[in-house]
Amino acid sequence: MLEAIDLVKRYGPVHALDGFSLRVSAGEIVGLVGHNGAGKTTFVEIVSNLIRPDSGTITIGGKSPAAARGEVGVTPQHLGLYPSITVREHLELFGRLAGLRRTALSTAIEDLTVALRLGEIIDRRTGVLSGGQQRRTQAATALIHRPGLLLLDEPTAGADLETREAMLDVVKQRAGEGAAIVYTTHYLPELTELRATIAVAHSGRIIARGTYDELVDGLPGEVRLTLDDEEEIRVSTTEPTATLIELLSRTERPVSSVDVRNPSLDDLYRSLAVSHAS
Ligand SMILES: Nc1ncnc2c1ncn2[C@@H]1O[C@H](COP(=O)(O)OP(=O)(O)OP(=O)(O)O)[C@@H](O)[C@H]1O
Repeated sequence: MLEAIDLVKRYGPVHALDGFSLRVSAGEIVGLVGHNGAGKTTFVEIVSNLIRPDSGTITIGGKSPAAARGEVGVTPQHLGLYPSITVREHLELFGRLAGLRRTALSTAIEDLTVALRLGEIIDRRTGVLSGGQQRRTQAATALIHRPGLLLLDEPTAGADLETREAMLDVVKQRAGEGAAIVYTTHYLPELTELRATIAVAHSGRIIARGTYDELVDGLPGEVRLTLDDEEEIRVSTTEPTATLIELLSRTERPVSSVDVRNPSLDDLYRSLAVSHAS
């Protein structure tokens, strides 16, 4: 569905993209992750036809981003809503712009009202909504016309639990219906919940691509023991349960708390930085 090959985008001396390649198939959710400044938003902007690459090729269902605009839904990182009109008016506006009319438009609004839990706020002006409610409204404007490609740029940033759950449910549902989805996040558990494959961006290119198991399983997490005198013991390990049992059996002093941390995105970035340095 989406095929980007060797994209380059420079801003003066900054290489925002430097040979960025990524393929996303219909029905696939790709978690696009990477440190701040890795090039994720620049890529989203190129796919959504807001900016052009200096070189490289990009196609969406075989078309250019300009020709495929109606088939793409985008939630930008920074919210862009009209504060003086209601949630329903937003959905009507974006639905009409995408070509939906009458029954098709009202059915799409009803479906999203349920899926994104908009019932209580549907007739309120967006300027008075909470941050999480505005995020759900923004997502609804991207989803209203059932696009074949969804670009979700940190759609749950700052969201509460209800918003996060609603968003993840609707993303899974749309992927199940065949949409190709690019989901940028700094939060790994969301990607495991979405059963997304992972693409790691670094310095304007994708440096690793695979399933969670291929990329993250096997990386060390951390076991932490706090003793009653508040001394802390931290051990990096790929076998947290066995390590925890061993530490507890060897410690003669009282233990006030234990903590087991699974591998994080930072652990993944660190291991990739090591493999790319060598
Ligand atoms: N319009 C612009 N003018 C100048 N530099 C830019 C512009 N847009 C992006 N950049 C630079 O390009 C690089 C990539 O930025 P981008 O926003 O794509 O990163 P990102 O991976 O989305 O980061 P974040 O996780 O912080 O959102 C950064 O160094 C950024 O400062």
